[in-house]
Parts: sequence; structure tokens; C-alpha cells
Amino acid sequence: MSLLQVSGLETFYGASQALFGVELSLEEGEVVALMGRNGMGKTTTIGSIIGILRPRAGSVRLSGREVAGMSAHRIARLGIGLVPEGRRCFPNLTVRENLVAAARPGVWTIERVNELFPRLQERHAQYANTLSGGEQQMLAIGRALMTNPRLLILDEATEGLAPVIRQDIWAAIRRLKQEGQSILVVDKTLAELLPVADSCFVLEKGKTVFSGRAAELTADLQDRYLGV
Ligand SMILES: Nc1ncnc2c1ncn2[C@@H]1O[C@H](COP(=O)(O)OP(=O)(O)OP(=O)(O)O)[C@@H](O)[C@H]1O
Repeated sequence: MSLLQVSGLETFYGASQALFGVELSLEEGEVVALMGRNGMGKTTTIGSIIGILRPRAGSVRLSGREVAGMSAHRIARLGIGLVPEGRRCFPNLTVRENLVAAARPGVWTIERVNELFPRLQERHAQYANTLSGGEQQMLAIGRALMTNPRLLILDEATEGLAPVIRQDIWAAIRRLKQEGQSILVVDKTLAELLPVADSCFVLEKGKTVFSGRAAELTADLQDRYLGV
């Protein structure tokens, strides 16, 4: 059984339909890439999976259990950890306090997050709002891991960051994959994303137009679906 199985997903903003039948699936331990040009429905798909948007049709199954229509809070408790676009941490808490506030029992502890991101350990007593953008992103990932999610979702986790920090974040993603963490990643940097992804799904105008192994997304297809 898939860890995540999304089918026939349709989501609206008021009267305006944004998703027209999105299909997506992710097996336990896989890294799956969700791609598409701007405005094609990636963030809406993620919002519909995690329950901040209520799909009008379709299903979202987490290990076979239907979660579409449940509250975001309940879905989070069932094991989905999100690193949202624009990395939201508590600005007036320290790095350590931010991590503690997110903690739920499991293999992820502050020690393990510190080992994954040594920069965070060095700044454990610093307020989150004094961190650089890249450090805040690491903290956002650390917070999501502290909830010990069965599925980690990263929405544009490397966008707008300095190249050296992006490399640190990709290295962390590769390490998480090695450790068996299931991850759904939205990112525009194909050169980094495709090598780490097991499979990928491409959206166009709110529909899944490609699904397959990352290696099957040839240069031609990349150009057709993702080129500008
Ligand atoms: N709050 C909103 N109200 C109305 N329409 C919205 C809203 N958010 C997104 N949309 C529309 O839904 C469609 C899908 O947008 P979405 O943000 O999911 O795309 P995306 O693939 O994540 O794009 P990007 O890469 O730019 O983040 C777009 O047509 C967008 O204009």
C-alpha cells in the first residue's frame, strides 16, 4: 500500500477551479518530486493534501486511510510534516525553543537535528528572527522533523537561498533519503532534484500530465512541461 495516494483531486478557490484531477503517489521511503511551471497547482495540491484547503472531489489516502476533508491539525497528527514556502518559525523563540515546541515522540531529537544541521547547533540560543534566510530554512526543516513525520513535505525549500546554503539543504535531503525518510519535494532546481528523486509528477493547469521514474523525464519532456 502506498504511503500517500492522491487521486482525482479537484480544488477550488471560491468559484475558480485550480485543480482538475491531480494524481500522485508516493511509496514508503521514496523521494517524490512534484513539478510544474508557476501557477500550475503545486502549492494548491500540497494545501489539499495537508488539509489547509478542502478538496471538492477526489481522495487523499495516507497508508490507505482517507484524510481528505479532515482538519489540517488532524492530518499533521497522522504524520505529515510540512516545510512551508517562506519558512515559518516562531521569530521570538530561540532555535532550541523552536525545535522543542515542535517535538513529538520518535527517532528525531534535537541532537539528531543538530547533527544534520551543525549551523543550527552553533546558533541554538539565538532568536529565530536573527538567523539568515538559509538558517531559518534549516530550522523550518528541523521543526518539521521534530514532529517525526511519516511524510515530510518540502515546498520550495531552496528558493531564494545562497548557493552554498542550497547545497547544504540538498545534502540534508540526500541524507534523509538514505535514512529512509519519505519526502515529497516541490522545487524548481531540476539539476538537484532529479538525481535525488525516485519518481516525479508534473502538473500542468491543475492536472497531472506526467508521472514516472525521474530518469524517464527526458530533456524533451522537461522542455515541454517545465521550460519557459
Ligand atoms: N488564494 C488563491 N485564490 C485564488 N486563486 C488562487 C489562490 N492561490 C492560487 N490560486 C490559483 O490557483 C492556480 C494554482 O496556483 P498554485 O499556487 O497552486 O501554483 P504553483 O504551481 O504552486 O505555482 P508557483 O510555482 O508559482 O508557486 C493558479 O491559477 C493560481 O492563480
